[in-house]
Amino acid sequence: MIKVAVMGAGGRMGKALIQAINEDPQTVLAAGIVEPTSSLVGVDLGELAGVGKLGVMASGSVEEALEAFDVLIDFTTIETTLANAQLCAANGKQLIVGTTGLNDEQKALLAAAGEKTPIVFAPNMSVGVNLCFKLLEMAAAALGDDYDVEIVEAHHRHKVDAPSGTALGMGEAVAKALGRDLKEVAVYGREGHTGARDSKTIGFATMRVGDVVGDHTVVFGTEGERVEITHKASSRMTFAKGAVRACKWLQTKPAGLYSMQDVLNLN
Ligand SMILES: NC(=O)C1=CN([C@@H]2O[C@H](COP(=O)(O)OP(=O)(O)OC[C@H]3O[C@@H](n4cnc5c(N)ncnc54)[C@H](OP(=O)(O)O)[C@@H]3O)[C@@H](O)[C@H]2O)C=CC1
Ligand SMILES: O=C(O)C1=N[C@H](C(=O)O)C[C@H](O)C1
Repeated sequence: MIKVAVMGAGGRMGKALIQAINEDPQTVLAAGIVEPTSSLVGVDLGELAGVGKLGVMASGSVEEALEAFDVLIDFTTIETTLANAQLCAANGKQLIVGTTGLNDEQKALLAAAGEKTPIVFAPNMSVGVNLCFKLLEMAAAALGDDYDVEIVEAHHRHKVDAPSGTALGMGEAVAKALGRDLKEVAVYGREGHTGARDSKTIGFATMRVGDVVGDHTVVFGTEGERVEITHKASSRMTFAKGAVRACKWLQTKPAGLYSMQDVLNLN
């Protein structure tokens, strides 16, 4: 059995992860960490996640839980994730990171930790989105420069980063297939007298509304037609199950920074 700990156990993804770990016959919930000042410290993690008592209580410190787990799953905040990457690297623990919004410097810190311990890092752990990344590469390569590219995403009202990590990943996949650098061609929203569209740009539009779990559409448009590739998540269990799949895949891997494309053999 793979002993798995969940960082941010009281969060939206934390609860889904507890459920997914509990449902998988190859994984066991070894620990769940909440903020040290949280009223959830000492609460049964199964009850917290709505799956009934599991007999594992929420801990206020990842250091305290260190001996209990083989792999830590972290869907939290950038600061917490980077601190955990260092901790896992120093203590030989495997790490799955779903946290989004990291800049290049922060990604480099994760890569440095990946030199010491196996890490899977992906902005979206659902199989469907990772298949879309592949479809997008094919579509961009086939359609080429004649088609404008726009990316639209919608998420729940609590989301703190924009555009989503997934939308940025989709933009990167398309830009790479078209031989462009996303940093040079990305346009994040439009307002006022913008002038006509620059054909090389990749536009992003973001919606934050209600309880949307995660919708992404990439539109390729030219005179006479549009091609749209859409993914809609209706439950966080799709991300949580992907993270558990990554845990199992990572067991036989040496130190390195891996993606969900690696896990799903889509590379
Ligand atoms: N890769 C993927 O497939 C997916 C990625 N995500 C990403 O995952 C991240 C989390 O999303 P979501 O679950 O919706 O966010 P939530 O805010 O619901 O959950 C984050 C949790 O982390 C906790 N937390 C943060 N720092 C610490 C710490 N130092 N110690 C203990 N607990 C801590 C927070 O506790 P508190 O509130 O008490 O501070 C909170 O409960 C986001 O970056 C999101 O974009 C989301 C879904 C899928
Ligand atoms: O914050 C979320 O909820 C999600 N975040 C990820 C992202 O930023 O792409 C993945 C998913 O869409 C849900």
